[in-house]
Amino acid sequence: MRYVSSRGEAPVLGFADVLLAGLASDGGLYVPETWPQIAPETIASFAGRPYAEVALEVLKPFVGDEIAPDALERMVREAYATFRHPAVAPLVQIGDRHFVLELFHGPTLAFKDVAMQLLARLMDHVLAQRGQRATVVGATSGDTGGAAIAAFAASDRTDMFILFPKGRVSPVQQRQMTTAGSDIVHAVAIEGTFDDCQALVKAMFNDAAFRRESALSGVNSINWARIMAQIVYYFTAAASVGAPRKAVSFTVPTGNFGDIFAGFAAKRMGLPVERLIVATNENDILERCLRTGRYEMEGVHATMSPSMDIEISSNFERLLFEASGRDAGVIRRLMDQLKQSRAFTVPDDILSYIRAEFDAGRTGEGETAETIRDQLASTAYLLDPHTAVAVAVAEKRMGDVPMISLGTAHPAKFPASVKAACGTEPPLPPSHADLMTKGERFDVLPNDLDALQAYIRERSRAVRLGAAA
Ligand SMILES: Cc1ncc(COP(=O)(O)O)c(C=O)c1O
Ligand SMILES: N[C@@H](CCOP(=O)(O)O)C(=O)O
Repeated sequence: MRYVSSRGEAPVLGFADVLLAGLASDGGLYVPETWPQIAPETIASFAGRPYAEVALEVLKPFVGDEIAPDALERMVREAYATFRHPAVAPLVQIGDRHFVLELFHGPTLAFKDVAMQLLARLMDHVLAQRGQRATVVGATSGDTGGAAIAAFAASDRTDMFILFPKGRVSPVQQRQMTTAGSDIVHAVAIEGTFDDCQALVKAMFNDAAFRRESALSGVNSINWARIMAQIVYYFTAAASVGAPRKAVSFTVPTGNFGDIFAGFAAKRMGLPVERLIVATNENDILERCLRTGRYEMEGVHATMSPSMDIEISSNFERLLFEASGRDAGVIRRLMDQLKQSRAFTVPDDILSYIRAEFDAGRTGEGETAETIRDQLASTAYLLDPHTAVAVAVAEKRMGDVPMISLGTAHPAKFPASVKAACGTEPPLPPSHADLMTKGERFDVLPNDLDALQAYIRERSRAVRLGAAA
């Protein structure tokens, strides 16, 4: 499989290079040259099969022959053996035709573990094969950071720098990043928002000299391998409620658009998905864009679902690329406009394509809290605030087919908001027993590229020792 950039001016790469590249050198995002197809009988066979087996089947065409089949199989099995639930991503029925896909049974209690546990193994494998090391960077609104730190903890090929918005993540999320106690992991609180953190990461990738000097790699969903791993659970979930005989709809709590883009990819690969529904909190730029055709930044609000407090939704670029018939010129123009004027208008033909595939809804803070309260009262099921956003939006869009809302985090990551909503404080699982008492270590930096690059230069072994091991 070869991968092309959404901005059309970066080299076409194979899987291993895309994995290490993160962002394309033209600032675009890599997508597969073609969408592999999964036959209906294969989809039917996924029902009830072990998650790792299905993952192998779905991932193989994306990886191609760049990683030996036995090595890929070992990494996939190891990655999903870290999950506490034997099904890895179980479905729980919460209504007549409404299910929650629980994606939070991994080491850091959020859906990011599903992809990150595999990504870390794949990166280490490729770096070892090439005799290289890398400086791995990531921006987080709370969950990507903890998941990345847990997944890369044992890596001896990488140094990791995770940027989080100071004071805008939950205490559990922060401690998952700041208590790793590892010299190769650097948690950095940036004086700014998640969008500022993400902009810093992209600016480092767009600085060719720094990128080369530090052998930069990325763990955000700008990295194709993240999306690739997230495609798998759309297949397992749909197959367990009757696909491909029956179609299914998904509602996805959305911020950076990576998770829902993985659902779109599953559909392009042959999964019968009726609707993909974007659910946003008060940071509703995507809902407004689908309704009005205008992508317009207004400033980020802090909400009880902080991981979705995002305005620059990176993977929307991948969707625009697909919806434009892969017209990289259009994408370059729209992304330039966004940079210049913090807004762009989606051309009519692209908007029609998107509206044919996606719906969108938003929930305010009151409605999110009410959804947590009502769900607990009616079914004794406790939602985290992100999942509650999806459930609230989904409930208004139930059709004839099963609706699967993605459960992206464990409620115990947000105990204060959940308790305020319903009076019940969810306890952390035993794996996290000492999290709130461990010593924290992190640095605070201004929202400033030079300061950040100086910080990384000083601490990254890839810079100090050279990228080649
Ligand atoms: C708990 C949770 N839910 C939903 C989202 C939104 O997912 P995405 O950014 O892939 O749209 C995030 C962050 O990415 C998250 O951490
Ligand atoms: N919500 C995310 C933001 C980053 O998203 P990613 O999927 O692009 O890594 C987080 O929790 O960090």
